[in-house]
Order: sequence, then structure tokens, then C-alpha cells
Amino acid sequence: MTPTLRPRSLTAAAFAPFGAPIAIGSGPSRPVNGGRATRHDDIVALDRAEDAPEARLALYRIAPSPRPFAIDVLERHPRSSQSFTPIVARDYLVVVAPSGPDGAPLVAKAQAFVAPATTGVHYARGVWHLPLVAFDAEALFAMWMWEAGDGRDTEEVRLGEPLFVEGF
Ligand SMILES: NC(=O)N[C@@H](O)C(=O)O
Repeated sequence: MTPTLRPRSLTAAAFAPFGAPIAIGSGPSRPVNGGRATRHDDIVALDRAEDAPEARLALYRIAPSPRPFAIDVLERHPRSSQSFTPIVARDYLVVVAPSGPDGAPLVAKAQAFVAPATTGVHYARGVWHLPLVAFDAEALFAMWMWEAGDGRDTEEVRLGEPLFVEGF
């Protein structure tokens, strides 16, 4: 029986095995736009397979889901990392799981995080994650990844028993 997950804050250190928050970090920065703006680089490590040549920028309009939310599917993108950046959102739930030796998600080692509405999430290539969900109000996110444009882009696994996250 997989216990209810207790979510943690989405910090760079806590999320490092799975990707990174999309927020101003310790990377290089420089003034631009006549000095009225600062450009911050190397926020995340974008990654793609050679056979995923199609860069995709999409918008996800996400209807709010009821609570308690039963997590019964995890997915991953073996050919590309994937970024979600909130445009209109509240603090949101991120759930990830490491892969086992057979490549399947180790659900017993799944972890839950709460991301601030001002921070995006970058899933490293091939990381099992909960497809984005919103609560209480519709959300809008920008998504960035590369795709091959076929079935290789996304793998889904249906969980034998649902996962739940405390408070969600
Ligand atoms: N599959 C899809 O379009 N959405 C997922 O990638 C997700 O992480 O929400």
C-alpha cells in the first residue's frame, strides 16, 4: 500500500534528481534593453534526443480538478526534457518518480512538490511525472519540449493503485 505523499516545496536542491525549478538562479546574468532589464541564462538544462528535432511551444489551458485527486497515471518523455511555465496559475502540484531498472516508475519512491505560481518546472528527459493538474481555478501554462512527432514522444503507465497527495 503506497502511503499518501506529503508534498515538499519545489526547491532546486530537492528537485535536482528530477529536473529543476524554472526561476532566477545562480546562472550567468547580464543587463540588456538599455539596462532596464537583466537577462538570466542557464536556468535549466534543456535536453533532447537527435531524433526529436521538432521544437514545440504549446499553451496548456487546464480545467480545475476536484479533490481528493487520485493519481492513476504517470508519464515520461524519453526524447526530450519538458518545461512548464505558469502564465495564469495558483501554487501547483508536481509529482515525480524515479525509474526502476526496467524503466518503469518506482511508484513507492514517488515524490510530491508544491510549486509557487511564479515558478515553472523543468522535467529532465525521461523523468516520470504526473501530467499537469490544476485545482480551484483554471490555469494556463506554456510548455516547451522537442518532439519526434510520433509515439516515441510520450510513454504512459497506469498505476495499479492510485497515489494521493496530502492536501490535494
Ligand atoms: N502529455 C501532455 O501533453 N501533457 C504532459 O506532458 C504533462 O506533463 O502535462
